[in-house]
Amino acid sequence: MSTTIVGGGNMGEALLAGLSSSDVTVVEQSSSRASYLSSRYGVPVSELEPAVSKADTVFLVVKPYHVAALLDSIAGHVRPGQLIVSAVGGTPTGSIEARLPGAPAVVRSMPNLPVSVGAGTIAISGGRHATSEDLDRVRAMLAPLGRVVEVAESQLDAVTALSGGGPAYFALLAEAMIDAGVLAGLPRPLAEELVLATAAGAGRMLGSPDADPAALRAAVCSPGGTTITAIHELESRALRASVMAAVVAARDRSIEMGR
Ligand SMILES: NC(=O)C1=CN([C@@H]2O[C@H](COP(=O)(O)OP(=O)(O)OC[C@H]3O[C@@H](n4cnc5c(N)ncnc54)[C@H](OP(=O)(O)O)[C@@H]3O)[C@@H](O)[C@H]2O)C=CC1
Ligand SMILES: O=C(O)[C@@H]1CCC=N1
Repeated sequence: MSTTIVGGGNMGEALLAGLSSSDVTVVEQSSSRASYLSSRYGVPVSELEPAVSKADTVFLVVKPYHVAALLDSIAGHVRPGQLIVSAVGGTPTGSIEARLPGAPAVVRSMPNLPVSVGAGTIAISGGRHATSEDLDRVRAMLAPLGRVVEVAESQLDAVTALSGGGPAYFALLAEAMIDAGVLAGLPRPLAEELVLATAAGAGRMLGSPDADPAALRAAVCSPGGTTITAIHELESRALRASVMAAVVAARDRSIEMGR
């Protein structure tokens, strides 16, 4: 089964890293970026039309404002039996189907960057013409990249806001904690080492099948101790309400982008 990834930016590269053992071709309009991907992953880089024509599965991984022009370019080269898997944010399957001929099998997906290390979260949803076999095919292809969940397309804007953008929120917290360590008097390299190792350790615990975030937090908070003092400061600055407002704003932005 051959796969073509169109768009070799941040997410295209992450998918490529995860899928690199398969038969993958990349299409990337920036020549310097294309050379980098080809030498880093040992994959062929091709022109758009032949790469789309020959592929069993075509991944669309361009920015939302590039997708209409891209679909118009490939419309004459897609064929029945091919699967079109979109990772394009805020772009409904209906608007992809409308720009392609026939009854294209379109699957909308929302991956996140940890797919590059096999620890991604990928939500998928089938369009009007995607069969359950098509979804099984996508699920099997993406399984090595992380956790794959099937959702209703109406849930994908919220999924985009939550797990699609999620790695950025954790990274922002890590950055803030490193600065906090510096403010508390630690040298920056030591603060970085401690924060990144703590994030990896907490991530492993939260990744276990019976993980319970509230129980982990409670287990760290000694009565009258240092951690509950820190948590009180965070809660008095409305950390939870801020996170909720941020995710809902991101969901609304995804909906707006799809209009
Ligand atoms: N980054 C992330 O964590 C996630 C991203 N996504 C989605 O993935 C998509 C891509 O995001 P991201 O990788 O961050 O964006 P990037 O801008 O990093 O990558 C997109 C790449 O596609 C190239 N490109 C644009 N049009 C074409 C074309 N017609 N043919 C070939 N290459 C093309 C761009 O070139 P140029 O720079 O010259 O325009 C760019 O290199 C977005 O729709 C985003 O919503 C989804 C989940 C998570
Ligand atoms: O920020 C974005 O629009 C994309 C979608 C999810 C992650 N990155």
